[in-house]
Amino acid sequence: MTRDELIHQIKIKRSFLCVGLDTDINQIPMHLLDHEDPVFEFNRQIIEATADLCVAYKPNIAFYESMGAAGWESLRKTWRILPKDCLSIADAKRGDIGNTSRMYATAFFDEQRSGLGFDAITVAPYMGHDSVQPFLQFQGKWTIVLALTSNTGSLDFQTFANTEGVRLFEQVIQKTNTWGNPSNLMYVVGATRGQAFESVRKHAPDHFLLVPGIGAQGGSLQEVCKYGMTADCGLLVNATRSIIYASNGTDFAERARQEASALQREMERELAAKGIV
Ligand SMILES: O=c1ccn([C@@H]2O[C@H](COP(=O)(O)O)[C@@H](O)[C@H]2O)c(=O)[nH]1
Repeated sequence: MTRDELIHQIKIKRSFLCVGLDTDINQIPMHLLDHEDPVFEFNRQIIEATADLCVAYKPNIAFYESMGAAGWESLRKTWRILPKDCLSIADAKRGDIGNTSRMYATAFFDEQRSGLGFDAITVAPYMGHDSVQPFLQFQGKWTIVLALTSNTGSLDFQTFANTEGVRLFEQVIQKTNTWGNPSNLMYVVGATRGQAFESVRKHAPDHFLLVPGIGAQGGSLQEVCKYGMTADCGLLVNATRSIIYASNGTDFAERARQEASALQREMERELAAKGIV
């Protein structure tokens, strides 16, 4: 999905919601366990219930890898049913020396070879340019670099400044900016980091930001929009547990829809306030 197509979807759906698919067999409703592939069945019903309210889906790969071969199969089946009008994001947080990164990129981008053809992948930038470039070399795909994450541990390294007062997450954005462009590169910035969005926008005025951390982690959508929204929206705000685990009863899909719908309405207000819709 191109940048223009993504912006178009945001405008027609009046939403910049990304629904996380962190599907844990121990947390899904009991009645689904009778299905041949309970994880896939859960995802299928969540997707069906939320597809018109969001513009992206983000399975976190750890939840599938942890199940071995069966988990990869659930992931592949899930990827195949993701709506074509939604950006598909593999939250895999990969990155290694160049030839290994190329294999990671192949695993998530090259459908012919791996059976998975995600639109985007999250990448850890710690190993530098040769670890990120193999992802950027895939035409028509997005690389989403971790900049300032939502967890408390992000304060251990990411906010430390060099002798010129530039913090590590700012250095990451400054440097990686030269490797890609706003049509193939996004950044992860946690919703729990509020005003840091002002600084992120100084270094990345046009890039889309993937923003986890609202809902279960307590980040504020209003604050994210106040400091991070651009004339093109420029945000994909993720919520996972608050949507997919809103209920663990037979009404789980309906409750997921209600939660997604409440966020979509809030997003529509923010988009309208900025004159985007
Ligand atoms: O900084 C980051 C980067 C990634 N994540 C991931 O996003 C979702 C958040 O789930 P919630 O249930 O909405 O908290 C999850 O997959 C994380 O691994 C993040 O939270 N923060």
